[in-house]
Amino acid sequence: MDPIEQSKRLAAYQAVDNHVQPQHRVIGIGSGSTVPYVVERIVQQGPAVNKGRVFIPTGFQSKQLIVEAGLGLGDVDQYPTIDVTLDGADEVDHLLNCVKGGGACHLREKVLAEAASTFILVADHRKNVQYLGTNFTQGVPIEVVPFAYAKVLQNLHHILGSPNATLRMAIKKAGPVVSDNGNFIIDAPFGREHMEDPYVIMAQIKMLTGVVEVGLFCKMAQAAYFGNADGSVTIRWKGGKVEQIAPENAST
Ligand SMILES: O=C(CO)[C@H](O)[C@H](O)COP(=O)(O)O
Repeated sequence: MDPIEQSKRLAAYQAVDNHVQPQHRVIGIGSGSTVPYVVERIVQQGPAVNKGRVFIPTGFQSKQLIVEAGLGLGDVDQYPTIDVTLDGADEVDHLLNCVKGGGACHLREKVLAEAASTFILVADHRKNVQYLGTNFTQGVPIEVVPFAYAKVLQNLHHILGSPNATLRMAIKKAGPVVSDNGNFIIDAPFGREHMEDPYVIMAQIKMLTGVVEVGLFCKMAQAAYFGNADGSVTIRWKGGKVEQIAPENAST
């Protein structure tokens, strides 16, 4: 298996083993390339424990994963309280702030993160950074209603200090990316001065008329799991504790 894929699987398996307990009935399933391993591990818990469970997706991809795995599908309007949500991230900082929305799913992801008693991030080691914007440089994903995108872009360029903010364009389709909610996505890079404490810029962006949601999740997660190249797992806990699981003790 490719080493990065292995790291993603390590993170996902460890997080599921630590946080998806038999008594959990309503489980949020996030988006991204690490999440298939989350579903894989949940399926390994067996049909008896999964029988009475409901899984809530954050978008088309996770809905497909749930359906293809034969798990029970639900929606957050039926289940506004979730036991645990597990999700990927584009980057996570040392305070558990993270950037999400590389896959344009961050509106639903934030709803499921807020609805969950426990919100857990899973990723490979490249996403474990001191400050956001270190490796993931394309910018903060911002979902906007199509009617307002030009005005939001202008405000980002001239007022909020992101002169290189751009509308995300689709690949294999002419025109912009359209989210699962029918909206456009802007990617807005910000400098270190904004990313050291991203809450302030997150709130300022959210105040722009036409913005639906910002892909900055500030201190929402209880823990972030990173699979490492040597087979170990790093767990960053809310509050600052960092735990290392040695390769021989990691979930496989
Ligand atoms: O926030 C997300 C989608 O909106 C994803 O969780 C994030 O983009 C990580 O994806 P990947 O694991 O494919 O890099």
